[in-house]
Amino acid sequence: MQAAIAVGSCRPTAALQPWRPRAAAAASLCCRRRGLAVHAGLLDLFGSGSSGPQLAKDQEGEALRAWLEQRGLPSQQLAAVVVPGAGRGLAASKPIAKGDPLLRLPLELVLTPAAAQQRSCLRPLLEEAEAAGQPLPAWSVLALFLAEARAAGTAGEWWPYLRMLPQQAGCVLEWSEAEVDWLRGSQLHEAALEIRAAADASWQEMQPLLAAAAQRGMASPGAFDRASMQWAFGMLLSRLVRLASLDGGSSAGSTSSGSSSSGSSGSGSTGPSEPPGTEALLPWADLLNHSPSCASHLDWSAADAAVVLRADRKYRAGEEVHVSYGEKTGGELLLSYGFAPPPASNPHDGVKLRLSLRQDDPAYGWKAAALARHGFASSQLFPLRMQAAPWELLHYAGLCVAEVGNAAEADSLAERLFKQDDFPRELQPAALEAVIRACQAAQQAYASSLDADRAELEALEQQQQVAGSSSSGAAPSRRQQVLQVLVYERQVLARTILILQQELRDVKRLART
Ligand SMILES: C[S@@+](CC[C@H](N)C(=O)[O-])C[C@H]1O[C@@H](n2cnc3c(N)ncnc32)[C@H](O)[C@@H]1O
Repeated sequence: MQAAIAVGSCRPTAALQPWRPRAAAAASLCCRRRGLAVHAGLLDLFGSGSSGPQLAKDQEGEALRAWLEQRGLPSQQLAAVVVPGAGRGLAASKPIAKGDPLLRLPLELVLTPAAAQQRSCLRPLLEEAEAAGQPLPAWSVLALFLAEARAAGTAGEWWPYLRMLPQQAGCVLEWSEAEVDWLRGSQLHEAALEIRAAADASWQEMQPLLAAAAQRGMASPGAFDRASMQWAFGMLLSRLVRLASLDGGSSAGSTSSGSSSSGSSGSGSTGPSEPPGTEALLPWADLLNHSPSCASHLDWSAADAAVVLRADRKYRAGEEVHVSYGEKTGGELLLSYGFAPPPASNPHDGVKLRLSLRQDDPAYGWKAAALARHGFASSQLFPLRMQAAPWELLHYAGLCVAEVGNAAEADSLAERLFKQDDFPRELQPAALEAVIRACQAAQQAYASSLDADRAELEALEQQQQVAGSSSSGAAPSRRQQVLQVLVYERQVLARTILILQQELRDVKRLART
């Protein structure tokens, strides 16, 4: 029997994956398009065929393209442009049909951890660490590469790429503690702290290697200091792409991708296995901005021997081309990439709700073991959207509230709930009540009231509109984006409560008949 949840159901979306030292995190790309204002006097680089706003050509981006073309980048249908409110981006330089290949980046231009290690001045030390069974995670190898290449400046081989990278990504690693505190009460606060703690742990973890490098005179002074590494971690968080189809053990290679999975995950589950593939930096391709409505992903194509992107729709010449960084909520995007699309434009937006087994439940151990067999932790986050909740949410709550007398009973109930999709009618009212209570508790956890946050948000939006009319493309402030996310989260919680209360009434009425 289907779960008695009327909000529609969706499979839980992939949880935000903060990276972990010695357990590489995935920071797949994602995006949104801000209002692209027409700038008087901008270059019309695409001729008069485009009916949309004109985007100025980005000279440094075009120089990168030329440099990459000398190294094997096939000629492109895309040009680098300046996108108001989003930094650089890529736009179609001629009309593009749905399904057309948009971009092809050959392996030699893909910065995998193996390629980074190959080029690193620390290579002997990285290899020694590998040989000793203590490899640095992929994240750290790539971060060291970025910091080294940045320190090398114009003399460095990868300078045309490095000079394109922003000083700041806007990700949560760059936020002040007071800004992180704005998230209190939301699950995002926990996620933000995890990401920041992981960066600190990665920094600590590489200290012995950096000390050895200094001792052997392998590193230029300051190249790998805390600020440089923090910048590199921020770049990775906002630019690294997981190429699901590129085998880490292939010729592209993994060094120490740190693929073991330890520590906690953003989903609160007990050590999910690392997703397949290889994390890599993709010069040129990483100029693509995210749109929540875009379905195209960058991935490795063995047939093309390249990273490819196909158009998920047609594009006019001059139109900005987007990619999907993943089906992420506004809050997840804000933490990793420093921007949050307006919720109305992001079908993946929502809030995470935590359900947990009660610690004082006499059946706690049996239930926890039964849940684990179905891939759930004893405390688990579930994604809620305005129109949808995962069906497992109520089934999980069903197991939490059920009275079971032994391990076998817990196992058999879990089997019914999660394998047979059979939700015993007698458990439904209590399960619905448990989820409603969890939503209400989540609402109350926020540091300030919904009304206060909404009022402040409206005031900031008005200010932005005024600023926007004088300088087009003004990006919303961080405070504004945080408030937008926190307000929307509570709206989703409120709607979920409303729907579940209706469902509860229906279930109780049915039980009486
Ligand atoms: C992979 S980079 C994309 C290229 C980037 N715009 C640049 O100038 O280098 C990801 C960063 O682009 C920006 N970005 C991407 N999509 C965006 C969007 N839809 N709206 C605003 N900023 C966006 C964010 O700053 C994000 O951290």
